Amino acid sequence: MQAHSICLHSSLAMATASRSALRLRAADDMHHHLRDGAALKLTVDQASSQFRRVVVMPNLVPPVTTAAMAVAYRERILKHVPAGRAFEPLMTLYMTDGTTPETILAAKATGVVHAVKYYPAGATTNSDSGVTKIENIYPVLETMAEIGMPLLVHGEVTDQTVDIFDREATFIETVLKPLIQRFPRLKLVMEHITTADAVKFVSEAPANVAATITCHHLLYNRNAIFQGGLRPHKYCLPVLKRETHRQALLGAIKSGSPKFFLGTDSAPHIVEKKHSGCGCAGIHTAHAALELYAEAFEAAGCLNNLEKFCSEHGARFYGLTINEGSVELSPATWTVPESYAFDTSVVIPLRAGETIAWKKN
Ligand SMILES: NC(=O)N[C@@H](CC(=O)O)C(=O)O
Ligand SMILES: [Zn+2]
Ligand SMILES: [Zn+2]
Repeated sequence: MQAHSICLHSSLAMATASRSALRLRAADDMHHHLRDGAALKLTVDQASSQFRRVVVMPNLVPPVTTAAMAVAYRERILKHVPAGRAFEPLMTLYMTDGTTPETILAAKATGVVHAVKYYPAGATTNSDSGVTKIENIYPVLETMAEIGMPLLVHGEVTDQTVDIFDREATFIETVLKPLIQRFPRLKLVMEHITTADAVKFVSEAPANVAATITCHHLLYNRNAIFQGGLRPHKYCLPVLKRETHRQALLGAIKSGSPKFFLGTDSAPHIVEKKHSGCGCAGIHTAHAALELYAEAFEAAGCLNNLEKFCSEHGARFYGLTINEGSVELSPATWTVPESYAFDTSVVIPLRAGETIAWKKN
């Protein structure tokens, strides 16, 4: 008994001692959904509180398909940045079958478009205008490889006969492997990876192939979707996978490889679209993104890798300067609000009504 309690006491003391405040270089989120219109009030406030820069996803309705649309969207975003906050939205274009090399060159010329997003048509939220066959965009990819514009990929096949848990692995084999053979210099980011297959593919690929990893895929496996009942706020695409895949993602962050960097995929939907007979995919994490990553890295025993993952790997891959300034997280437990006012209603954030073990100062 005595030995047991001493052991417990000393491990608690160690845990407390290791939980000092974390100071990180100002961070970047390489995959973020800010949405548009009234939604910008919440999303821009939260994103700019957590991050210095975010890569803004273009899956609006209608999608952001031209340089002019990206420039106009950026202006709408900037109007919502709270006074005194440094925040830079890194804009993206939405690739369609109609995108041309000229579209890409015009986007590059704006200086504010940093990447092009490839959604297989029908793969996820607002992807109906996406690419129907990768061959359709070969000339565009040629231009992108030439000018160093990254292609961001939602990596899932849309074939409904393929099991939903296998769609990422199948996409790697049928689309990505041939693609990097054909365009060996193309900068490619496999977005929000969820499987051991993706970790292996990206790790073994050349340096121009990288991946973002979300905090929710680091923290949860697919059991979370069904814990005590159906949990719509744990439903996103690609869907959470089994524990062995989550462990592979943890292996990626533990490795410290510069190929893996922060991309929250914070994807808010009004509560009515989540609590529905056919609920939307997307998890909102922008209220506590850095805190959730800190939890995941702490649990994996690799907090020393957190700063590079949040603030350096992504910027280097995109060819951006590293941010000045810093952000501090305290080892303080707080309770997440049940909801935030969002768009025409509210959004239920990840961990609503539950606690998080880190707090941004
Ligand atoms: N991740 C999601 O589940 N949803 C995203 C789209 C996406 O990133 O695939 C959304 O826009 O809601
Ligand atoms: Zn996606
Ligand atoms: Zn996304």
